[in-house]
Amino acid sequence: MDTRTSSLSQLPSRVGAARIGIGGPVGSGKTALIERLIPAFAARGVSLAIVTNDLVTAEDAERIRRSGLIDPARVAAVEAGACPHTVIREDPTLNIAAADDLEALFPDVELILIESGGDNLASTFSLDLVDWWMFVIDVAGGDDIPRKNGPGVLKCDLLVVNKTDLAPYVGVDLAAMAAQAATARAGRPMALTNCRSNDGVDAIADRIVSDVLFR
Ligand SMILES: Nc1nc2c(ncn2[C@@H]2O[C@H](COP(=O)(O)OP(=O)(O)OP(=O)(O)O)[C@@H](O)[C@H]2O)c(=O)[nH]1
Repeated sequence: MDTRTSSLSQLPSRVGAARIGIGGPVGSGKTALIERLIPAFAARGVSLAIVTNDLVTAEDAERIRRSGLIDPARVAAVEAGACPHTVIREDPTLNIAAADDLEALFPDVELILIESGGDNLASTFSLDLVDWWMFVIDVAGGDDIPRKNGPGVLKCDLLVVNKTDLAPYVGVDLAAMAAQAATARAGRPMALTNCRSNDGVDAIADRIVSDVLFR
């Protein structure tokens, strides 16, 4: 298991597009967040490509290709075949190859988003694959998730708590959930999002542009 922390000072010497991981439990809104981030990065002049991971289909990639938000050729699909975290942590070769291929096809690409298949709270990304990664959980998954101290929640560079619009319907005190997440992460960055209304998405794009692309 890769236990390194993702301090930008420890980045590998690979030249090319920055690679960003997006992990999190099944259905937390990883693809929805990507669909919101695509126009946000376009508005910031960032040249983007995307790699998706699904178990045995290319469903997420097809959804993004059909969205009309991005040139479909800039979206690659990796079929993990089995445990999703195997291909983002233990052996990320397939994902590295997919990202390399996109960079070769589109030499102007500055940023590659790599979406993991839905996984459990223990999933983390190898820093051989990504330079920086987000972990997306959602309000409807339960306000106790931050308290469970899963490695995904603790180790990511940015914790995203999505579906804030659902808090009143699932009996979640959003302020308390956010406070517990901040405590679990010892104050490291966190974002609250509603991908239905786009709330919180621009702040994530701004953070990535400044913290990862150094612009
Ligand atoms: N109400 C609400 N629904 C959301 C939000 N974000 C995503 N959803 C819905 O949640 C469901 C799952 O979203 P996805 O983007 O497919 O989630 P995912 O994490 O990519 O799912 P997997 O790839 O299957 O793990 C969809 O029905 C989305 O429309 C949000 O902020 N609010």
